[in-house]
Amino acid sequence: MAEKTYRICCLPGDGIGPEIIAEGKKVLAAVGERAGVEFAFEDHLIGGAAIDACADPLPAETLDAARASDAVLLASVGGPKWDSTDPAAPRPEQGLLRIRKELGLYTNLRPVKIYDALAGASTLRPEVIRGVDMVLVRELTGGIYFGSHERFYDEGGAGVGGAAGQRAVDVMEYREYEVERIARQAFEAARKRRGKVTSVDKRNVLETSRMWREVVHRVHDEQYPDVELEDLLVDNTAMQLINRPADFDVVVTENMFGDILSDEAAQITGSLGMLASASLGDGVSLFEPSAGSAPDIAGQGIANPLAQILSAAMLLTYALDMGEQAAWIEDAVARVLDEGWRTRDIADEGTPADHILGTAEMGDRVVAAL
Ligand SMILES: NC(=O)c1ccc[n+]([C@@H]2O[C@H](COP(=O)([O-])OP(=O)(O)OC[C@H]3O[C@@H](n4cnc5c(N)ncnc54)[C@H](O)[C@@H]3O)[C@@H](O)[C@H]2O)c1
Ligand SMILES: CC(C)[C@H](C(=O)O)[C@@H](O)C(=O)O
Ligand SMILES: [Mg+2]
Repeated sequence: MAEKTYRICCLPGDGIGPEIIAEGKKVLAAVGERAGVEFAFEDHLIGGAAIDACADPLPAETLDAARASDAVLLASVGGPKWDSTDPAAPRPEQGLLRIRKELGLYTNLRPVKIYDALAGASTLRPEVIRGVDMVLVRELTGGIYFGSHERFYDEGGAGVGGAAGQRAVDVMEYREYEVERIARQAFEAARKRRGKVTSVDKRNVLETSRMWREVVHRVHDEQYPDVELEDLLVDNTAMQLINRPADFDVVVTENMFGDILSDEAAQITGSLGMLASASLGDGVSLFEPSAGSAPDIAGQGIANPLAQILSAAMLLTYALDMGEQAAWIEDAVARVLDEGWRTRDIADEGTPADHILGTAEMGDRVVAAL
């Protein structure tokens, strides 16, 4: 008999989502069995699947279930089927943005760590990526993602100042408290790690960035003077991430910069399919791979489930205070990779064909290595 039951709200979404989330559940179920706890999984609709079922990318029933759960495990949303040119048509990604906002998930942690066994899978030279161990702290509920997005059709002429045509506006806005709280998350994370924060902005151009830098420094000087703080402009950061990736410890940045830099950082590890994430606020939290629905490989059973499995490990750590059991998963993943097992995205020329696994086989290997 399990001592305790945890309600896990599962949101498979679209594309490879259902394939990879099955492996996350499989691994959690095995951990639960060994730890003497039960995970009660409930599947709910989000993204394109929810648009198809009820014309809403985040049905109220899904949001209610998420709020009533102990944690949310999400896979991915989106795909060409729902790419419409009609601005009024619902989009799968709106479901993801809304659930982040509704649950107040302002902190997104994306850990980028090199597995020794995967040194050959990166497109960077092994001596450049040796020792890479950083966490991106991405602000997740503010900035340009949540400002107004509008399209206008101007008739032109003197009255409206120029030629006829379309005009599109996306507003980037930050409030001081939003910067303060994400800065605190970054400094707290650094204190538990190597004690260094890199704050990324574009203060040579953007007013939001000038405020960002000022607030980050105030929080640092008043509350975290023991943490080392460096500032970098975002374009320079994009370059430094592949030039000296091992120098970074905690990287904190606003929503859109964090989105872009995290895909770049993931590739240091060899594949976007390795990058897990935790989206945290003051209530129920959500765990999701950083990658998308990978429409190019969906339905083939070849997607890498490790980011989903490692997101399930983050769920144990951050939502259920089961850090010890999370380490079982992380160690099992390292062991499977050390044994030479690969999905296609992390295989290299040296990988024997019989060591290239499908999605479900990789999940089985992780379970066997627990
Ligand atoms: N969290 C999310 O739900 C999320 C994140 C990013 C993108 N998206 C959506 O996904 C859709 C596709 O976007 P995209 O193609 O630009 O980005 P993507 O992240 O889906 O894919 C980018 C590339 O990485 C590969 N890849 C991603 N995950 C992989 C995995 N687990 N295993 C092996 N290879 C993997 C894909 O095959 C593709 O070549 C879009 O609709 C986008 O909005 C959703
Ligand atoms: C799908 C999209 C809205 C999402 C984002 O931009 O936040 C994704 O790219 C991510 O990185 O989680
Ligand atoms: Mg992204």
